This record gives sequence, C-alpha cells and structure tokens, in this order.
Amino acid sequence: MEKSIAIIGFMGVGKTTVGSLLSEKLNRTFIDVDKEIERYHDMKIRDIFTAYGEKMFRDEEKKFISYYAKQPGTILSLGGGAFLQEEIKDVCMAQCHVVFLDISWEIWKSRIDELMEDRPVLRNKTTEEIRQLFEERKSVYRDHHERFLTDGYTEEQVADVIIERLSLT
Ligand SMILES: Nc1ncnc2c1ncn2[C@@H]1O[C@H](COP(=O)(O)OP(=O)(O)O)[C@@H](O)[C@H]1O
Ligand SMILES: O=C(O)C1=C[C@@H](OP(=O)(O)O)[C@@H](O)[C@H](O)C1
Ligand SMILES: [Mg+2]
Repeated sequence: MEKSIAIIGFMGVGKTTVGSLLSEKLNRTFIDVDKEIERYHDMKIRDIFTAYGEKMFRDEEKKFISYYAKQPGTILSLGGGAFLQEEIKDVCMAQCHVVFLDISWEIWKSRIDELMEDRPVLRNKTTEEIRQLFEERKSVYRDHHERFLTDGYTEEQVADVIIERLSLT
C-alpha cells in the first residue's frame, strides 16, 4: 500500500478541498483532521476553541494525526496549525508524503472574508495582524517533501499537479 499523503499549508490555501479531490481521483480514503475532530466531539472547531480552549484542540489534533498518519494510503488534510507541534511534524515527515500548498498574500487576502467565520485563529485580528501570522507561519511549513504554489490554479488543477508530481495514478 502507498504511503499516505499529508497536505499542509496556511488556512484557506485549499488543503481540505484539494485533499477531497485527490481522494476521489485516486480512490483513496480521505481524512480531514478538523472534520474528524468536529465529528468526534459533535462540535464545530470554533466552538471547541470557545468552550475548551486552543490547547485542548491542539492535543486532539496531535492524537488524531498521530493515528491517521500511520494508516497507509490515506489522503490527510491537516489544519494549518498542525505543524506547530514538532511531534506532528515528525510523524508526518516519517510516515507520509508531505505536500505543502503555498499561496501568495495577494491571492490569499481575497479569501479573507469567507475564511473568518469558521477560523477562530483569524477572528478578532486586523488584516495587518493576519498578515504577520501569514509571514510567521512560513517557517512552520519549511519541512515538507513537495511544495506547490497554488496562485492562479483551480482546486482541480492543484490536485492534478500533485498527482503528476508524486507520479500517482
Ligand atoms: N485553488 C483555489 N482557487 C480558488 N479558491 C480556492 C482554491 N483552493 C481553495 N479555494 C477556496 O478557498 C476556501 C478555503 O478552502 P479550504 O479547502 O477549506 O482550505 P483549507 O483547508 O486549507 O483551510 C474554499 O472556499 C475553497 O473553495
Ligand atoms: O491554522 C490554524 O491554526 C488552524 C487552521 C484550521 O484548519 P484549516 O487550515 O483547514 O483552515 C483549523 O485547524 C483551526 O481553525 C486552526
Ligand atoms: Mg481545512
């Protein structure tokens, strides 16, 4: 069985959308870690943040990813903050093809309004503060096996390029 593919990158770059497309195209199991956590707790991520705090969410993230990264053949879309935790980074780098979806600030900022509602990390921040976070997070995604700059590509095209790059069919 093939290694799992773990998709990383900043919030809103397209990890969930592209992961789902990849799983359809490759006929592989798709796990969106945030959705799994939401399903398990029957709560939206933003409500988990409000009720239990970010630390609890990060612990859950680590538990779920440590399990799923070791399941061969899975397409795994991570949350944008997952690689803040060294343990998550280590298990993914060892067990998966880690694909970093990148995006320029200019393109990303056009998505800002639609992203705000479901992403507690962005809430109550000014555009300038979000831009700072965007810059700071670049170092978090430094460890990866493949990087793809998504600017100007549709979700479908991004999925197709990943398949080509990883020589998957
Ligand atoms: N390549 C793309 N071009 C245009 N819009 C995109 C692209 N990838 C994702 N989007 C849009 O951006 C939003 C966030 O996508 P999502 O897959 O949830 O990102 P993530 O999981 O990285 O946070 C969605 O509305 C999605 O349709
Ligand atoms: O970057 C982050 O800290 C987060 C990203 C989110 O996932 P997406 O990257 O899929 O939006 C989600 O895990 C949570 O809101 C925290
Ligand atoms: Mg997502």
